[in-house]
Parts: sequence; structure tokens; C-alpha cells
Amino acid sequence: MIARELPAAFDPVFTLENLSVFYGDYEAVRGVDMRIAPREITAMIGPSGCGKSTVLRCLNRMNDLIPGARIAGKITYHTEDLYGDHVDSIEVRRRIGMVFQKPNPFPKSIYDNIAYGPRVNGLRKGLDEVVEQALHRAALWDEVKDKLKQNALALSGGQQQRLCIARAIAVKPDVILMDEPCSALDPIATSKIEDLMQDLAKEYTIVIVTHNMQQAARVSDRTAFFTAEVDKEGVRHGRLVEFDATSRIFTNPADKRTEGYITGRFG
Ligand SMILES: Nc1ncnc2c1ncn2[C@@H]1O[C@H](COP(=O)(O)OP(=O)(O)OP(=O)(O)O)[C@@H](O)[C@H]1O
Repeated sequence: MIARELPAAFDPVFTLENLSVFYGDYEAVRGVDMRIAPREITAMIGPSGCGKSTVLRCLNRMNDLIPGARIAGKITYHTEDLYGDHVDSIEVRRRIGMVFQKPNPFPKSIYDNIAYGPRVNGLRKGLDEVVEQALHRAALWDEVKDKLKQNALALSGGQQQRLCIARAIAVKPDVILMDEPCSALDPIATSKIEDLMQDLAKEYTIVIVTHNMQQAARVSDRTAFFTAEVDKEGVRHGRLVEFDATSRIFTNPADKRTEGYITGRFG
């Protein structure tokens, strides 16, 4: 577990206020309040279906792409209303990148995967440097420097996931969201990604959804525990139970439900 001092006061990257998320009429997540600190790793844990991925996807407006999905409440990104009328969701997704459960490189060369975003953003000169830097930053350069023209799909799963992280970094984001980034990887590849995350957190704000509690305990600074509550009508809604320093969540949680989950008594 990380023992680094966490600031009690900070300028949050995200402030979630009474956030609810709907898919059509279904309120999948209800009333979440959170403040996410800069250059830390924030983990979201909890049983299946409690809304972790739903909340994560709200942070870069990925849910906009799902028909019928909408939010109530407010998400402030630094000082701006993330869902304000004037906000360009394409620019939001450039600044707030995402890495998914299954590595999803484009069926293109390693080089073109990394160069894709910068090219879309209009970069023409200095692409080689951008590609090299991003691959270095994602701890992949030494493994691929001699085969940049090779198809990215020929890489191992762990290398593909680091490539996806390099692709996210190449557009110079502020935040990297990760939805179960290691669940398709073996323990060695997982350990490399975890080391990389801790290194990246010196520079970027990282929010990760994970099913793996040991992973949350190993890598994150703060942990949010979600669960699903059933209302009077028998409908399940995801709720944030507790959000605190990871060391506290895993050793001395305030809520019995958190304790039950982390000790494996339910979930
Ligand atoms: N696109 C969608 N359309 C309708 N309902 C959805 C959609 N995505 C998620 N849901 C519902 O929202 C609730 C929360 O799902 P979500 O995937 O966010 O939970 P989760 O905690 O990330 O689960 P898991 O750990 O299994 O991935 C669930 O009841 C789910 O069925």
C-alpha cells in the first residue's frame, strides 16, 4: 500500500455534486459526491453493477455516446461545468483520455497508433519525437523501437495495453481514466501496468475502476467504495458508500458495508 502523505486540501480536478446517472428511465447511479485530487490515483471499487464504470464514463462524457444516457447533478472539471452548453465533448475526450478493459489498438502500425491523435489534432512536424516520447513514457520504447512499422495487433496483450496508454498520452491529456485496464492481462503484464500507473501519477491524474481489491490497495492513493442499494420499489441504484485515503479504506473503514466488502464477507 502506498504510504505517501495525501493533501487534505487541494484544487480538485473533478467535483461531483449530487451526481445521478440515468439510462432512459433507469437511475443507475444516485447522488454521488466526490472531489478527485490532482496527480493522484483514485480507485473505484465495489460489486458488479454498482455503477463504477458508469461514473467513470461521465468524467469524459463517454456516456454521451450511449443513447438515452444522461446525468443529473453537476460535474465540475477544474472550474468549468463539464456538461455546460458551450463545452466541446471532443476536446473533453482529448484532455481526459481513456484506457479500456480490453486493449484496443487500431489495426495499424505501432507508429500510426501513437501518431493518430496528434495527426487528428493537426500536428505535422515533430511526429517522430512525439511517438518516441509517448512510447518511452509508457515504458514500451525499448520493446518496440526496432519494429515501429509492425502491426500493433502483433504485440502481446500487455504490450498492447501499454500502447493504448502511450496513445492516450500522445495527445497530452490532463487526466487518464482506466476501466479495468488489467483484467485481460497476466500477473507480469499487470505488474508492469501498475508500475507504469504509479509513475504516470507524478504527471497525470488517474482514475481507475478495478474489480481487483489488491490492485486498488497496491496502486491507489484514494479509494471510493460503491455498492448497489435496492429502493422501496425493488429497483437497484448504485451509491457511493465511502471515499477516503486508500490506507484508511483498507485498514479502518468508517462504514460497515465497506468493511464487509474488503474483508470478503459480501459483494
Ligand atoms: N448502456 C447501458 N444501458 C442501460 N443500462 C446500463 C448501461 N450500462 C450500464 N447499465 C446499467 O447500469 C448499472 C451500473 O452498471 P455499470 O456497468 O456502471 O456497473 P459496474 O459497477 O461498472 O459493473 P461491473 O463491475 O460489472 O462492470 C447496471 O445496472 C447496468 O446494467
